[in-house]
Amino acid sequence: MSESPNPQAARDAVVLVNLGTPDAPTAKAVRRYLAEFLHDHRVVALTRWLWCPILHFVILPFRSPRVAKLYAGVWMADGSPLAVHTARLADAVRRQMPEAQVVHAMRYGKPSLRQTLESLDADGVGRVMVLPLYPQYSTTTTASVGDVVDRVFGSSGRARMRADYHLDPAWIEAVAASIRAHWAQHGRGERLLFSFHGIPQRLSDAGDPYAAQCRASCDAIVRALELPEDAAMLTFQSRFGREPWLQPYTDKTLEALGAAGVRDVDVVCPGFAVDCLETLEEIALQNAEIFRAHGGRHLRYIPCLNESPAHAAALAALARRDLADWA
Ligand SMILES: C=CC1=C(C)c2cc3[nH]c(cc4nc(cc5[nH]c(cc1n2)c(C)c5CCC(=O)O)C(CCC(=O)O)=C4C)c(C)c3C=C
Ligand SMILES: [Fe+2]
Ligand SMILES: [Fe+2]
Repeated sequence: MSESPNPQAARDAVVLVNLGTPDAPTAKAVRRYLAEFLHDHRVVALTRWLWCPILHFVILPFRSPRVAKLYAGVWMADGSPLAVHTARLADAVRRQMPEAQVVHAMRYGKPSLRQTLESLDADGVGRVMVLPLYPQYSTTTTASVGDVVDRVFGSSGRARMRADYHLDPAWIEAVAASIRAHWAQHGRGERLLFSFHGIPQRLSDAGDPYAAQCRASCDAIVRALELPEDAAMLTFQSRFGREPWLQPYTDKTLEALGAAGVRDVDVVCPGFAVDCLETLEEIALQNAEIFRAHGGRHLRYIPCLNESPAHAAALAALARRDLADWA
């Protein structure tokens, strides 16, 4: 006979964590967001006496108004695309996991990860499974989420975090299916570009596994699509600052493709769980313009998985498996 569930047992929680985003497309809100983000040692490891003057007197005053205008160009009726899609994704996962309390939180901005974990703790939650919405592990993103989990739960053993899901078969198939569906609806370009957010090359050289995991994800999606090897290219976008970041760069690659006579290119961004400034503005607007300026015709951006049923199912299956393994 199967055991009946203990009605006194506290329900487990699944916490979906994304990077975070400003509350409004204004210089003030962007400044507040960037200040929190760029003070994180995981993101910028420079010694504070060097970094704080640069951040407070150069980056925050000049970057915030400029970036606020970019956010304004992609802002949705309900808020920043990253916030809207992350909340909808959490709703979709919740519908697939009635046995757990599914919530979402942001590493920077709101809803604050730290406050979310503290209130779960105060409410006497059971186990807390943290699922960063970063398919590929990086010290700059995933490890920073881990820092907050450690700060709140320490070594109590009540919380765990998944490190990555860059080769999860259901996630790979969901991305491949979204590419097939896009081709069926909009036609297929001459090249498929996989554009991932970059990190400084220095971090990769020091052992950050991010670049290798991006390559592995890309290869697995190409295999699932049964594409010849030369049909797809892997590039890195969103570089920040002056030091070299992971290469090849997305914008330089698109310039070269346009100049080489490639007319139509499809771009997919499987490092981003949901659409955000870096996909909707940087890729679908800025890089499309760069491609056209160098002779290209159409850059067709393939949206992120967002709140699609296949995405929610893949994440719910991961969380359920992690909780089962924990038992
Ligand atoms: C300063 C260095 C940065 C590192 C390292 C970095 C890594 C990194 N970021 C993402 C995902 C996202 N980044 C986003 C925006 C964004 N990223 C940086 C800087 C670094 N990112 C900045 C300054 C910004 C803000 C915008 C800007 O000022 O240019 C976003 C989008 C947020 C949104 O509101 O839409 C995402 C998502 C990953 C995955 C990553 C390392 C692997
Ligand atoms: Fe500072
Ligand atoms: Fe970033």
